[in-house]
Amino acid sequence: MTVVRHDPVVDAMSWEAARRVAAGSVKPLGAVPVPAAEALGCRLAGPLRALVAVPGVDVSAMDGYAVAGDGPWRLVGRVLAGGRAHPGPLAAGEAVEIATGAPVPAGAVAVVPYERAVAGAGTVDGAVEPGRHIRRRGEDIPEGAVVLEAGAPVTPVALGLAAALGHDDLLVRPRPGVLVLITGDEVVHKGRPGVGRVRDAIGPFLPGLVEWAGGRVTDTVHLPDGPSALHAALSGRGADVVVVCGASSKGPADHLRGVLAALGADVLVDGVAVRPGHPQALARLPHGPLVAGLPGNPFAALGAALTLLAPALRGLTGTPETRETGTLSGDVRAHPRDTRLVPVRRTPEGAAPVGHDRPGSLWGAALADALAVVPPGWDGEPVELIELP
Ligand SMILES: Nc1nc2c(c(=O)[nH]1)N[C@H]1C(S)=C(S)[C@@H](COP(=O)(O)OP(=O)(O)OC[C@H]3O[C@@H](n4cnc5c(N)ncnc54)[C@H](O)[C@@H]3O)O[C@H]1N2
Ligand code: MOO
Repeated sequence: MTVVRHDPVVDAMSWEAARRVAAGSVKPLGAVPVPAAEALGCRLAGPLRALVAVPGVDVSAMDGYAVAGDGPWRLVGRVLAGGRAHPGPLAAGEAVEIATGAPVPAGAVAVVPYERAVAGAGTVDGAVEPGRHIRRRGEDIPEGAVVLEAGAPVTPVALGLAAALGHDDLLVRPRPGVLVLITGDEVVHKGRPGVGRVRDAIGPFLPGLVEWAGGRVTDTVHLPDGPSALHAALSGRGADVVVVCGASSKGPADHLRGVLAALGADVLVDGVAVRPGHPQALARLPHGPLVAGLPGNPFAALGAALTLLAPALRGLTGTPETRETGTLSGDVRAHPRDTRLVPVRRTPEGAAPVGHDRPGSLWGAALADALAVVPPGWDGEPVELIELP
């Protein structure tokens, strides 16, 4: 009898293909209105329109005097931003003292700033330039204008703009909810790890990475080794993506593949030809969530998170992928069969490897600002650089 075994090292999908599969494995989540402050970092699901004109009425652009006709003018009042508007129009020869942003009375032809006015007792004089220093209604942004298109990122500045235009809620693609499952009886979460123990180094970087990629970690749960806890956790509902850290390889405590099979998951990626990180996996559970299996070695987990998790999160938020390429400076050796992910710092002379890139350590990645994607057989041409969060 011939036993055919799947070997993720030998049968691994190319890194490029795995990333494509991850990005294509999802559709953008449906649009939801959320309070504007919660929309930060999301993508707009529809165009952002001006609900009001900016400015809403003709207002003064300077502190000074709104004047009608030529000077000298008789002072007939004072208008402040937020105060009462001047009752009625100004007649020729009249002026009101006015603050920046205050509504300009009808009949005013210009605002004369304090610096250009000569004030007397109940009068003011100066040269008038018709139209000067009056911001007309809708001059900055006309009412109804589309100021940002669907798909635009909600940046801090976009929040300010939306507020100025009268929005309290924004229609966005919500942040996909990500449940993180840390496996491994040897893994601890506090203090110095004792003999036979290792500090969880993946749980701490995932919330920031997930947020950077457009998602939100809803919970991080430590599971004991063994299939039943993993089976129960993966059967739960509520998350768009479940990340399983560790348990991806072939050891006696590595149950991810067995549990995925028992749950009837559709395995989309089962091993990737990349170093580090080849035992990574991507699957879809029958009840909907995507499962990203990250290797337990922390740098391998980081590489896998950028290969499978980040593209899937971008797909769920409808975020287009941006690609950067650059030349590598320094000594980098390609692998004959696998893509290598090499921590680099971008410099004017090229992306320089920072070293310290063992799969079990995040030292190199913490020194780096990008991972260089070095394809198998690479011979010096520019490479893709994946920015690190
Ligand atoms: N026979 C084989 N053995 C291994 C293979 C293989 O292909 N065949 N691949 C190796 C590679 S490469 C990797 S990477 C690891 C992946 O292992 P797992 O995903 O199953 O993870 P564990 O075995 O649980 O842990 C591996 C390593 O990482 C440490 N670890 C686990 N979780 C964490 C965490 N949250 N923070 C920090 N460190 C963690 C764990 O203690 C182990 O030292 O498999 C190889 N073996
Ligand atoms: O590829 Mo493992 O993922 O090197 O350490």
